[in-house]
Amino acid sequence: MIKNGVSVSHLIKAPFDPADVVTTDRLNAYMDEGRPMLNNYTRHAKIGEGQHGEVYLCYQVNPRYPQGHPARRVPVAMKSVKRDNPRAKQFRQLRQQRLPTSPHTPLVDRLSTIEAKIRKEIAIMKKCRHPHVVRLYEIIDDRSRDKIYMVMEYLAGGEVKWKNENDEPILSVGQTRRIIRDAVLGLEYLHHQGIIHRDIKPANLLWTEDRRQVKIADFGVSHFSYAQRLAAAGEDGAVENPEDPILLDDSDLTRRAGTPSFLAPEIVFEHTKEPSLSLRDVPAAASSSLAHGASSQSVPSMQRPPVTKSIDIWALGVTLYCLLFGRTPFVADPAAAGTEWSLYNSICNQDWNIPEAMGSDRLPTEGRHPIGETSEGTQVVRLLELLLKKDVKARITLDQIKRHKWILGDLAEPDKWLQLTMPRGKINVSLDETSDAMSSVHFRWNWGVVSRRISSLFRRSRDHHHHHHHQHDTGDRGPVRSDPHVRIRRHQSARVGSTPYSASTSASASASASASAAYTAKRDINKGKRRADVRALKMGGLGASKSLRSKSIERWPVSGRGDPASRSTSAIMEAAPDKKRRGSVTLLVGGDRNNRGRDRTGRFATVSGPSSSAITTTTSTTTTTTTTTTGGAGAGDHKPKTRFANLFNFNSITHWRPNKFASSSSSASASAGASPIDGPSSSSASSDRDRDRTPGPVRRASRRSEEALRSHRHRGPGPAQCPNAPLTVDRRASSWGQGDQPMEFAEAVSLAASSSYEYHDHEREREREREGGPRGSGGIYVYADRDRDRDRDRDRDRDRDRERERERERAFAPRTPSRLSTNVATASPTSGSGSQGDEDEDEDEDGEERRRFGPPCFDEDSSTIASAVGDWQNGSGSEEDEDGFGDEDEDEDEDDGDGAAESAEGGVAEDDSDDDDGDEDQEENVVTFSPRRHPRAID
Ligand SMILES: Nc1ncnc2c1ncn2[C@@H]1O[C@H](COP(=O)(O)OP(=O)(O)OP(=O)(O)O)[C@@H](O)[C@H]1O
Repeated sequence: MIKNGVSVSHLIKAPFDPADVVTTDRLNAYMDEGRPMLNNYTRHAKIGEGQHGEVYLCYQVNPRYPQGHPARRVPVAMKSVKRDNPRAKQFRQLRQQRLPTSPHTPLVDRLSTIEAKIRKEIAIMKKCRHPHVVRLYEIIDDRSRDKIYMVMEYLAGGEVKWKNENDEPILSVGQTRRIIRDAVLGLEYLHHQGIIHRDIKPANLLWTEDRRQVKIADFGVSHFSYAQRLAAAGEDGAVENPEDPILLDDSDLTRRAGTPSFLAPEIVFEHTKEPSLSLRDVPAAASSSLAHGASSQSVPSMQRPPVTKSIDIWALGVTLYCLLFGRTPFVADPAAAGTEWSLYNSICNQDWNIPEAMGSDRLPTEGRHPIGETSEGTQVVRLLELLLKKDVKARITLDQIKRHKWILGDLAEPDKWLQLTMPRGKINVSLDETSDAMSSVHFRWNWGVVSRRISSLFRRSRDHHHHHHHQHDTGDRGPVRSDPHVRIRRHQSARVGSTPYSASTSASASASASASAAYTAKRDINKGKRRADVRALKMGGLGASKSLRSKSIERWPVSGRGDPASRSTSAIMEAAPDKKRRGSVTLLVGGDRNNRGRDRTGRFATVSGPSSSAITTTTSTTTTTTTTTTGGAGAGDHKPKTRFANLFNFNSITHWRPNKFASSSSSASASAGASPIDGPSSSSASSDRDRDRTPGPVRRASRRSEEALRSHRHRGPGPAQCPNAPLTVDRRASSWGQGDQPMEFAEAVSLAASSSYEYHDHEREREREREGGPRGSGGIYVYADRDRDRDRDRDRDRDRDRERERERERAFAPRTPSRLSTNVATASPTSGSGSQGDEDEDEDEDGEERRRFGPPCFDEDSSTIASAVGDWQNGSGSEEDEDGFGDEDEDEDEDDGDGAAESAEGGVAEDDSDDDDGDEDQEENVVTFSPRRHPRAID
């Protein structure tokens, strides 16, 4: 009956989770032996601090392994971000001042922008699984806590540092090349997935501990474009025209996000005061195509060039320049009144120049406009020229970069490298993947509301059901997901509604209208604040160019065409992420609330008991159940409402999950539990001492995290963690500089199979090398022994073909909801080993496939929606400030495990309650760590 109530089981089709990210909706924070524990993670030193959060080195404790086993303690990076922010508080204050509110207030108004931001970051990271992209393993999202935690692969080598105190380059040209090559591969993968990173810079490239490779990190401002994904998924070479409006909906992209010195001209286009170089250095025909329509051509400089994934390529060019020369190519005029504006003007209108030598090895560059093509310096300058093309259409593509002479310069077998790294095959884009990255949120139901909604729920469900079937029968899966053209149209119509969040549904058209009105009203009010910000900005200036070089700016733009300065202040209302509110929502219910899984480490699992059912409610078109649902939650005295809830045994409702979890949760859990082991453990080797062996200049360029780690010594087992380990091929081959000759860099396999790269297994690779196998380069394993090479290639091709075939079959195979695992088993040490015991037949195969990333899934911000619903269901605003990590100002650098201090600091009370939700004001709870609450968690 429950299933019939929504009757959309045919939409559950995501065959497996490409990234195996576990979402845990319970957080247990406590002290254990003087050290803070969060679920099964022990917290150690703080390794970084970003704009909104902190990153800690943590160890995942896997009690199933005996003491001393390498897998018992697996290092991970845990980023914690506070949900709330000052601006969210301003909102609350505004609401308290009788700001017009509506039960259909747009979702974003109800979420802090930071929360929206991190949810977007999470949704994007969930898609990523590639050797050159930092992996996300787990989200701990307990709505009763004031922070969200992201458990990530730990990159012990830290940020790529590129200059010393004297602004001289510290990396050799060879190292730079390998870094860039890694970044290119990571970027290529991201773009293929429809993700534009938007903040490529050296600081967002993190070294593995052995410094054999770098990985792209920090997706805080990344953009996901479904249209681009479709484009990438098309036939080879198809739809490469960045101007095509189908390709990118740049409403989000044109927002100035990223780091000023790395911003592409098309992003800071408004800052040009004269016809930009882009229009001068481009042939007439091309330049005219920058503008649309005759009137546009008459004032070409006023037209914003298309903003595409090419902004990442520009940023890569700036990165290359930085690594080679120890400074950025474009700088603000110190004499200029507005530093930021001056920088942007330089980016848009000025050429760059270069010193005479590049790299720490000081290779000659032969000047800005060299003659000939033979020398390395010349090649590099030529590449820079192509990367830093102000005209986006003339800018080099990633594929071309990979084929560039200099990039291939040190590879013994460039063709093989190209072949192995080619993202081949068509991505299988499931049109119903919208919900797939939805965060798991547990509900606390309000019974009164729930019962009131029952009848309307069924009514709506019936309608919806009918509608849906109609769509399905006609084979029309709906405009949003099946056809990018239509999607754009939908989006445009949403804009007409004066709110970017009015991508609403037929079912909630009126809701949307009022949401629109509320949104507009709030925005107007907020403008006052923004103007004040602008004034302050004008008075205070924009800071030194140093900060412009390094700091990511607040990433949300200001719309309109005000003066340049005004754009540097972000409007909260416009700060929201993309607002596609469509897709399906899966609600998991368990037969017994108490049956919620809890694994042996004491961590609560996300999924409820084995009797759980997965029910997906969805719309097949622009109709958005989530929008309707979220829109229905009142900002005033309205209590949260969701029609999904009413379908079930309310006692058992615990949380939402994406339908993909419903179909594969148990094995996903198993492999996800193990995934941190695969990743970080292989590169987890401690190596403060190893690091000390690195050449002088590099050592000086320690990052904050390394400083923080100085007092922290890994003592874990494992060959790579042995400080006395001999200088291995790996280490010799590291981009860090030793043995810095061609063919002297060992690396990972990152196979580009159809719709997937194979996740690199460092250990396997090391074994091969120990066996005397040949070495790879730039993150790609390339065999030197041609015979063996051929044999292995043949085997691999065969395997890959088989795998590809299987994936193709599975990608579109209809799938019924599987039973759910009781146990998310995040601490499971086995990789996809099917240790759950109650898996589907398919799941063994899934386990195998899960080691690769599968067809990408599309979700945009569905997680935000889900979370918001959960928030309302929680009665919202009564978030406790419990936090196992304590607060920002706690001093963790010395890794002193001072839990008592943390407890005290973590308890700084703030009035965070949301009056609009009709809740009582509550002081946030003081965290109390009870040392023995879970004594068995460690041992
Ligand atoms: N997975 C990781 N492994 C190791 N260090 C990390 C990891 N992720 C982040 N860091 C470090 O933590 C610091 C903060 O990272 P974070 O991603 O939070 O920065 P951010 O908030 O995006 O900051 P920014 O303002 O530069 O964008 C960085 O300096 C980075 O070096």
